[in-house]
Amino acid sequence: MQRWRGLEDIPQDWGRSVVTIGSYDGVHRGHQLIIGRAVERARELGIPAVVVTFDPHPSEVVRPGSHPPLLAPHHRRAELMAELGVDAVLILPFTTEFSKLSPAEFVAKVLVDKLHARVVVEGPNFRFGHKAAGNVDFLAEQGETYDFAVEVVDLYVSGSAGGGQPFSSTLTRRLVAEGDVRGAAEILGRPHRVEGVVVRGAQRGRELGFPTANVETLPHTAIPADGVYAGWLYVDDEAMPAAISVGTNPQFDGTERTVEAYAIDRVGLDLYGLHVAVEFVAFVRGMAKFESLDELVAAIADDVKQARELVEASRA
Ligand SMILES: Cc1cc2nc3c(=O)[nH]c(=O)nc-3n(C[C@H](O)[C@H](O)[C@H](O)COP(=O)(O)O)c2cc1C
Ligand SMILES: Nc1ncnc2c1ncn2[C@@H]1O[C@H](COP(=O)(O)OP(=O)(O)O)[C@@H](O)[C@H]1O
Repeated sequence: MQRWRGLEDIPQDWGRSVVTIGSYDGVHRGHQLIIGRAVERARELGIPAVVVTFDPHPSEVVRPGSHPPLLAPHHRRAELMAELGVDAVLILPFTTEFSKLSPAEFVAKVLVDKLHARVVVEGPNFRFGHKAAGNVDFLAEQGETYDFAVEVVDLYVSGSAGGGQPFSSTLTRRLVAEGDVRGAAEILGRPHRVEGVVVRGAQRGRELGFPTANVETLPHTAIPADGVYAGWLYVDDEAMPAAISVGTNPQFDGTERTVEAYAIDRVGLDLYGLHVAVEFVAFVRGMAKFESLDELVAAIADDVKQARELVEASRA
């Protein structure tokens, strides 16, 4: 899959393509339907499928300080898109100047001049251009002028977690923030993941009998509510069942929020400095401050037992 950072990176001789545009944060099941349809059309036509996405998130430029917590960083989104069969991802730096392009200018500059769009696939609520003034009807009109077709993919309505609402990144962020990682996974089609480098902590975990890899998450990461979770610690391609703690370690009157994962029953790992990922499968309990250290250790031992079972059950 080709990765382009800005319009200048698109090869001069790029031919016609099937295009879909969006923030696509999380590449959730609704996104998968739209992107999947774009790939399918591209295969039918024998031309490449291109996803156009933005960095930073458009809302940060429109309302500074409003960057939403991200469900997936760009490189992860690109990975997920590659798995869906996308041929190229164009990440457009979303500058103030860029945000001022009218819908018609956006169409001419990006879709027509650069990507030679033949088909544009979008969800029904797609908005684009200055003040989000462009919608799929306007896009279809432009398609008549510039000779591209517009296909609108109806989004599935999600199950219990969505309460009948369409799949959405906003809803997924809310579920993550509430600690409902199962609900989030239902929309994402896989567990929510955070990633980063393993940094040094208070070196206390080993003394408690449960060393934890402290993951320094990337800025704007959507971090689940404070609590204990069952999930996975990924090191390279190895997935290790894990008991995960998110919070400030109230037992030790900590102030800094950390994401820490104990890889169950693994001894002698040395993870410092490695880039790892943590996936959240199920909520176990909230963060607590116990009467004694012994009680904390007993609680962690019980969490680990539950986490082992929950991860095992999620595999079945
Ligand atoms: C499964 C699990 C549950 C935990 N539960 C709590 C808790 O309820 N309260 C708390 O203050 N810390 C909790 N912790 C975090 C530990 O306090 C923390 O991992 C320990 O202090 C080690 O920190 P360090 O990695 O900085 O050395 C938990 C950790 C794990 C792995
Ligand atoms: N089973 C394990 N799960 C997680 N980390 C482990 C494990 N075994 C060894 N480690 C190593 O121990 C470190 C965590 O030990 P800990 O005492 O909690 O120190 P710190 O406070 O620096 O996180 C991890 O960063 C990792 O390198």
